[in-house]
Amino acid sequence: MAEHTCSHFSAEPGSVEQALGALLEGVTPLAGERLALEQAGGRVLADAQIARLDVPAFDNSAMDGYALRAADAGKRLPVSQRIAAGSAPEALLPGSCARIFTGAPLPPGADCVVMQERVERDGDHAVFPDGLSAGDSIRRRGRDVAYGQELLAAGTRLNAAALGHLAGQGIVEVAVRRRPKVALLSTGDEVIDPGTPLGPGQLYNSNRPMLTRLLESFGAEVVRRVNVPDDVGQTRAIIREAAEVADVVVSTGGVSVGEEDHVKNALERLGRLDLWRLAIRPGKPLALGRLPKHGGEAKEGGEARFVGLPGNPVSSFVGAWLFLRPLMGALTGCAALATLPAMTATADFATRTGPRRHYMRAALAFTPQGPVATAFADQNSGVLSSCVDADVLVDVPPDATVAKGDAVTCLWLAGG
Ligand SMILES: Nc1nc2c(c(=O)[nH]1)N[C@H]1C(S)=C(S)[C@@H](COP(=O)(O)OP(=O)(O)OC[C@H]3O[C@@H](n4cnc5c(N)ncnc54)[C@H](O)[C@@H]3O)O[C@H]1N2
Ligand code: MOO
Repeated sequence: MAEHTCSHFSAEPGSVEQALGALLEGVTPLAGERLALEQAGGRVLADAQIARLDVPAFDNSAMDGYALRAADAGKRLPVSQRIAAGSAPEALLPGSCARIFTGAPLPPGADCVVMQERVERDGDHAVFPDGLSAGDSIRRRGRDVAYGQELLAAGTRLNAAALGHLAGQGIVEVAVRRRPKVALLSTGDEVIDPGTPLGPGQLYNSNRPMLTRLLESFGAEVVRRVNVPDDVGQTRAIIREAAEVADVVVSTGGVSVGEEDHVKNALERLGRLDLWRLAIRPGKPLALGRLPKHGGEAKEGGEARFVGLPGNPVSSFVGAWLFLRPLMGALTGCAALATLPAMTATADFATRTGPRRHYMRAALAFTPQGPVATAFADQNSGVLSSCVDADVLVDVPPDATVAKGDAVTCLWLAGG
């Protein structure tokens, strides 16, 4: 019987939790780099951002109308000044009002604004309705952001609103995590690139564009794409070289038990196999490990992580969501990528699982009775059409029975 010295390695298929433990163990966020705000969309903040300004920076009008004292409600008042946005007002003369526009600073002395539709203008005067309160239609200084508060936490992924929030502070440059560099290796003599006519037994590479897109959406940069022939020496050489230029080496195929499955063997020879085979469907033969770096561009950490996804496109797709997403989260310090958002839905299908936890691809419908998950009829790991319209993975435990109408846990495939 074969003996394995690595403590993480077990002859029995592992759990997702064990795999994540092995994969993320010792992973620390990559170095930061400074980027202009225009280039920083989708990137992860390396440091917390502290507000250097109140926003708004001054009390201002929320309406086009008139500024006055609420105590003068119901009166006819002279219009003593006109305040446009971007101008500096004078103090409001007692017993008068000021013409004011949205965003313009409130004059000292005024305590409310009335929108012009509620005001009757009479030459140089304006007639106000009753029942005004101090604070009406005023946007107070610091209502959105107060000076000194944490504006955005380290690890925030910069979405559109976060970029606007930073710009609102006058920030032009931020420190963000470097994007994890990924080498994407496609194994299998039968797998060819689109653009070449198909020969007998061949198929086009579906995994490469799919995984490139997923990896990019998880914040990574795919720096190398290589076809790996079913040859032990070339598999080893290509993996070894990939580890020099990448933080993460991802392969597809060649991790099962056939004679042409060289990936696991190469990993054992070149580095360390942390875990092989998981009790999940799809994705059983997944292999995780580490590869030493001997030199080259990306030496951070001294080793590259290795994720060997099964070749079946559905297995690759599910493996990417379950493992590559949290790995990119750990490498960029982005906690939001660590777990898939989970929700409960009503199953519109029935199933029974065996010893493997089943991640079923399903579409989610929002009904007045709550969300309903409809699993695609053919859940085979070669049937990629089951992923195209999938909103969620239904997480069905091993040895379970699901009947139509049961509550099931769904993992949301957000932003893929
Ligand atoms: N005797 C056993 N055979 C298999 C087992 C097993 O336990 N015992 N497990 C099966 C399961 S489950 C899976 S999943 C597959 C995964 O095997 P590999 O990761 O070694 O993948 P390959 O054999 O290389 O390819 C599987 C399948 O996917 C196609 N493929 C590969 N790469 C691509 C690509 N880039 N784009 C599109 N399609 C791709 C390939 O042609 C094969 O059809 O093993 C089972 N076998
Ligand atoms: O584990 Mo495989 O991915 O079921 O087909």
